[in-house]
Amino acid sequence: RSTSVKQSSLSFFYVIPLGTNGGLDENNLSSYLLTSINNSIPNSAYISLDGGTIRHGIEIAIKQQSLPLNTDKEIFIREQIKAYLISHGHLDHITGFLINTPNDKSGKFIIGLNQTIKIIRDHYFNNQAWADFGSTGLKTYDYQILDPLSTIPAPIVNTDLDVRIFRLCHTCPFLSSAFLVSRRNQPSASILYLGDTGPDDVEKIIQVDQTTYSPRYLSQLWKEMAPLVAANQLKAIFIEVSYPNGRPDHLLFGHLTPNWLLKELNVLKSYHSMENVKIIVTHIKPENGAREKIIEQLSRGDALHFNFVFPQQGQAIWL
Ligand SMILES: Nc1ncnc2c1ncn2[C@@H]1O[C@@H]2COP(=O)(O)O[C@H]2[C@H]1O
Repeated sequence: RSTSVKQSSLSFFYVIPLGTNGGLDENNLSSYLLTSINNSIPNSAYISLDGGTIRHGIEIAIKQQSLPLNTDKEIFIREQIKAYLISHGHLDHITGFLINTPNDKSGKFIIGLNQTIKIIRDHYFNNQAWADFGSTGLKTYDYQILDPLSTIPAPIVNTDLDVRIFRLCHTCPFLSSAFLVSRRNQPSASILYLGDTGPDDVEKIIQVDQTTYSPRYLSQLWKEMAPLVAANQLKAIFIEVSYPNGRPDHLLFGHLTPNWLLKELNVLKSYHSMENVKIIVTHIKPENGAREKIIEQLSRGDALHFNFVFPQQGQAIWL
């Protein structure tokens, strides 16, 4: 069973995975370029969803002809990546971006939750871990802090895309986030990109009186996505599966397995059939045949209700 992600005249978005793994391999860490498609042609203005691996991913994308063979990667990074949307502050989601900052063009936004921007500002752009390329220093970048409680999409400057943000738990109470990216022009369409997240049933805050409280951010997110699925507007969900089944809950470190993913996706499916939404599986930890096991575990039983896509570095996805 395979889900087509090839060029189609019905495509709305063009995605180039610059990095697809959930750690360990520094050449292939979470990062997805996204642009809109008009008249079957990808727009030249991209955003980067997370920034784990940038330059090496672009080299692979050029070799795979997902970008034109004559693309100059320096110019591409400077001119065609218009904004960095960072889901959380962990290094595997941001190193490629950070390493390329000295040569970047000014006027771009780093977009995320207040908590994520604070990590970038205080722990990376602090003139100790790295030079301050942010708005308090060299001003290459501005910060665009998004409010997770706002329902109004915010424009991404220099693109035809808008974005909303949602909170996720990645080892409670540490926050990660999801981005709902929508085309501003007609016809409208959206994709949902989730950073690292644990399952609602596992992510709990232990309170001072030792009772536990569960924020259940995924269940809130699925409720918000249901109308978009019903309207056939949500084209894809990028969501993590870090480990194969069998990983004990106390060693999940804020991540999903195939069974936990299916449990979460079944909540969304309880609102509406998911046959028109591609589920793009991100952040597999590259160890012990995990990728093969996860693909196998998402190819039977309940998984048959969903269209899973396993992205490869540099290979374009048409959505
Ligand atoms: N308590 C822990 N013990 C060992 N490894 C951990 C622990 N917490 C987090 N990690 C690892 O640190 C990584 C940080 O990035 P990730 O969340 O992708 O995955 C995490 C795990 O691989």
